[in-house]
This record gives sequence, structure tokens and C-alpha cells, in this order.
Amino acid sequence: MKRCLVMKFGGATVADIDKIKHCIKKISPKFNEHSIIIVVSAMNDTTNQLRDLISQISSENECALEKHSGNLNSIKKYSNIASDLILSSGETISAGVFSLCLQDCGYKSIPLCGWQLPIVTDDNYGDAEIQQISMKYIKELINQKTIPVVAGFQGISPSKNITTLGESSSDLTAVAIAAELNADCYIYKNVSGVFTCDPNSNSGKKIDSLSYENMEIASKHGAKVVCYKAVKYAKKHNVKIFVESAFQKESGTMISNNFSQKNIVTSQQAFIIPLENHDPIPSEHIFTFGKWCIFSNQEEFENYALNNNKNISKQKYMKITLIHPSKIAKDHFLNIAKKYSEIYSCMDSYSWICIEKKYASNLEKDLHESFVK
Ligand SMILES: Nc1ncnc2c1ncn2[C@@H]1O[C@H](COP(=O)(O)OP(=O)(O)O)[C@@H](O)[C@H]1O
Ligand SMILES: N[C@@H](CC(=O)OP(=O)(O)O)C(=O)O
Repeated sequence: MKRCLVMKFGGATVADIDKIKHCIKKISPKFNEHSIIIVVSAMNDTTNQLRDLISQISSENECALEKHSGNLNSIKKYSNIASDLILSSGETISAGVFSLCLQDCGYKSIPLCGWQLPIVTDDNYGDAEIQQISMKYIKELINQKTIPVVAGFQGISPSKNITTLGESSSDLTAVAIAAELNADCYIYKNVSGVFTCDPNSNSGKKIDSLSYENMEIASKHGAKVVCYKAVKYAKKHNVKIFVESAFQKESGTMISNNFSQKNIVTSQQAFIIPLENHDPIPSEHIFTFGKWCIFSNQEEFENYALNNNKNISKQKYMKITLIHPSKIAKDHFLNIAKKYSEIYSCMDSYSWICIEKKYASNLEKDLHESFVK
């Protein structure tokens, strides 16, 4: 059997037929060497429209609930089951449409819902955890040189209800299938990789390679580019993720254990100090990667600081960069902040700090070590 490759296309990349046909161009160079498995998200913002639809009904449900004074938990459970069925339908359509487009381009293809594999989850509707996946059907299709197009985001509970895996979790479907097949996982987006900041709102720089740990932290703190549950799963099962543009040729970002030295500022050249209760950081603020910003080197940082926040002394800022929430470090952060009072007042309530290695005390080093382990 050829080596398997999972290719996941996000909602923005499958927004219409023209875009899907562009996505398909990404498949042909890989098709001869690999057995391809496609995973798709719902077209564009279909899932949000479905969420809106559900919320219109749910508010009426609450009134009905009060009228009938039924058992709140069981009524909630029934409405969650129905909501997940509705929410999952965006991916069902998308899998069918993508598969039809593949057929139109001359490939043999079959669309699959999560339950057809099946991807068995717990019954935590709306944010279900994967418990077991069978690759039997996918392997049969691969052997027949047929490309399976799997609807992302979907699972099935032990009681045979459709579940969804959580917001943006088609990435998780893709990574979980890749883990089962010992395959790499390509995630195609409308951006060309993971950037130091959201490329649509700031002048970030593309990162060539990134550790699971850094991506996990960034995703957890709001970087929308790869779903947090997917990164966690990839780390656990050692699945290499490549984030690339669906429409451009340039190389993207690799997320793995083999990351290049220059891109790991937060764990190698600097110390992450965990903090608690940080406030949301305005997008124009210097530290945005979701809520994080990673710089490859001092010069990059200085340029960014200079271009984006002229009020802040770049010299002092060199001592400050980043963050993760945790109880132990809060007092410690406040002490550091006092040392750099000018910066602290600039930062106001932003509890984000990162200390370059050369400035770090032993305590800071210990905190860092305990965090990155
Ligand atoms: N650090 C980051 N790097 C790249 N994209 C980011 C980052 N933070 C936020 N984003 C945003 O994440 C979005 C995800 O890409 P998109 O293709 O829209 O997602 P989807 O796969 O869900 O359709 C991008 O449009 C980009 O603006
Ligand atoms: N459509 C689902 C799942 C998903 O992963 O979507 P996307 O890959 O477009 O973020 C959602 O919006 O949550």
C-alpha cells in the first residue's frame, strides 16, 4: 500500500465550486505517490448560519421548558442531540460537493460522514471527545483507488446519535485519521501558514516550523489557524501537521517535534512566564498571535516594536514578550512588572510577559522549565 496522506480543506477554502476546483489542484501532485484521504469543513460560514438557526429555536425551547416544567437535564440532552445533528449537516453537504467535484475532475471518490467510519465519541454533544475510530471502510476505498472525502467535525455517540467535536474541529478529524494511518496531515487554509500574528489584522511573519507545544499554546489562546484539540491530538500521536495555502504555491508551516531553532523564541531564547486572568489584548497591541506573538530574532522584534508601538521603549521591551496562565507565576509577574515599571504602566492590565534568557533569574528559569516540560 502507498503511504497515506490526509489533506484537510477548511471552510474558507471550500466556500464555492471554483475554490473547490482550486483545492483539487493540490491533490494531483500528491496522488501518484500517496493514498489520499480528504477531510472537509462546511462551506464558508455555513456552521455559523446553522448555529443562528438553532439559537432561534432554542430560545423558544426555553419557554416551552418553563411551561411544561419538565426535567431540565433530559430536555437539554434532547435539544443537544438535535442541535448536533443540525450543526453537522454543513460538513455532510461539503463532503458530497467535494466528492462530486473530484469525480468531475476524473477521480473516483466517495463521500463519508463520521458515523460511516465510524468515529465513535463520548456523548458530550457540541464538544465530543473521540474514543475510537475504525479505518476499515477508508482502507477498502483506498485499495479500490477511490478517494474518501470525510466530513470533518462529526462523530457518533455510543447511543448512536450524531455528535460534533467542537468549534473548528474538522482539523481534529483530519489529525485523528492521520494518526490511525500513520500519515502526515496537510491543513489547507486561505492563509499560507501559521504567522507570528493574524496576517489579516497585523503585519506578522510566516513561521516555517513550530513545535507542538508552541502551536498548542497559541491555539489555546486564540490563534484561529489550527484547532487546539487537533494540535493536542497530533502531539499525543506524533502526527506531523503542515499548514499551507489552498490557493498559492509557497511552502507553509510544519508543526512537529522537528522544528527549526530560529522559530522557537518562546521556548529556547526566551522564558515563558505563566500568568492568570489575563485580559483580552487589543489586536493593535504588539503581542498578538491570537493573543500571542512570536518573534524569530531581536531584529524582527525591534522592527515590529518600532513600527507598531512607538510609545514603548524597544530597549526595555526586549526584556518582555509573552505568556501562559497559571497561578504560581502571578505574583512573580507582578514583581517583574515592578522592576520594569515603565513597561508595566504601558502594558496596563495586560498580563503578558516573557523574559529573554539572558535576563532571566533562576526562579524564572525554573518556572520556564516546569512549563515547557
Ligand atoms: N497566527 C495566525 N496565523 C495564521 N492565521 C491566523 C493566525 N491567527 C489567526 N489567523 C486567522 O485564521 C484564519 C484561518 O484561516 P481560514 O482559512 O479562514 O480558516 P478555515 O480553515 O477555518 O476556513 C485566517 O483567515 C487568519 O486570519
Ligand atoms: N464547520 C465547523 C468545523 C470546522 O472545523 O470548520 P473550519 O475548518 O472552517 O474552521 C466550525 O465552523 O466550527
